[in-house]
Amino acid sequence: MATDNVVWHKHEVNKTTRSEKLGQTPRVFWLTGLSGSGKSTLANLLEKKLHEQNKHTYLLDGDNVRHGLCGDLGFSDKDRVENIRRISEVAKLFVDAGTIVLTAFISPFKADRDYCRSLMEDGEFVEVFIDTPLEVCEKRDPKGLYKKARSGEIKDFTGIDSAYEAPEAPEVHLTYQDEPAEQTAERLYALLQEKGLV
Ligand SMILES: Nc1ncnc2c1ncn2[C@@H]1O[C@H](COP(=O)(O)OS(=O)(=O)O)[C@@H](OP(=O)(O)O)[C@H]1O
Ligand SMILES: Nc1ncnc2c1ncn2[C@@H]1O[C@H](COP(=O)(O)OP(=O)(O)O)[C@@H](O)[C@H]1O
Repeated sequence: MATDNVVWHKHEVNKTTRSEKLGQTPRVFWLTGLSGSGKSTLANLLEKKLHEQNKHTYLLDGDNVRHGLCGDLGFSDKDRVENIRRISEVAKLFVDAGTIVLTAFISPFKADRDYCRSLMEDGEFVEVFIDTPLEVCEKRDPKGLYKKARSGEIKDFTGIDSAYEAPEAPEVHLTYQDEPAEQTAERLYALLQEKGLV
């Protein structure tokens, strides 16, 4: 194995001391849902709200990460698995740094979301299902990608010719309502508050 001769170092400054200094409980709010479901928009609004409360946050966003860390990956099942594996490892590092992490990736496969959960301590991984129906996402089509997927210009598009495995027991299930994004963000915040997560 690649790690056979690599020894893990335990440092004195650690997650507990860093979190205490920051005055917060580090977690990952893992937003999952179809393209156009509202992940980026809602993660951005939630981060703004937490930031205003002097929380130390970091938003990992699909489109941005795919320009850098995962710039070599496409949208085959194998590449999506690797995409989420890398992001999960990065999220774990941020949590170790004491940060509240928000992620906005389609993350279509249950096993990959569960992998991220398995890297975290109990309660640190908060799965948030942005449950916006495909018809609504397709109507929104903010980047014109559904149109391209329907015409065959893009292959392996989630919800069209690539699978999306909906979460079975997410910590937060945000159902769709026809309302402005700000209102949905308020509903999301209230659900997190109810569970004592913010
Ligand atoms: N084939 C295909 N399927 C789905 N999405 C596609 C595809 N090609 C490009 N895009 C754009 O890439 C964004 C999804 O990237 P993710 O890293 O979140 O995807 S995944 O979690 O690895 O499945 C996604 O962003 P969001 O719309 O913000 O979800 C799209 O803009
Ligand atoms: N209630 C809502 N919640 C989130 N986004 C909404 C809502 N209503 C309309 N939208 C619009 O839908 C689009 C969602 O796109 P985006 O946030 O990029 O989704 P994703 O990151 O899941 O692909 C944006 O253009 C946003 O303004």
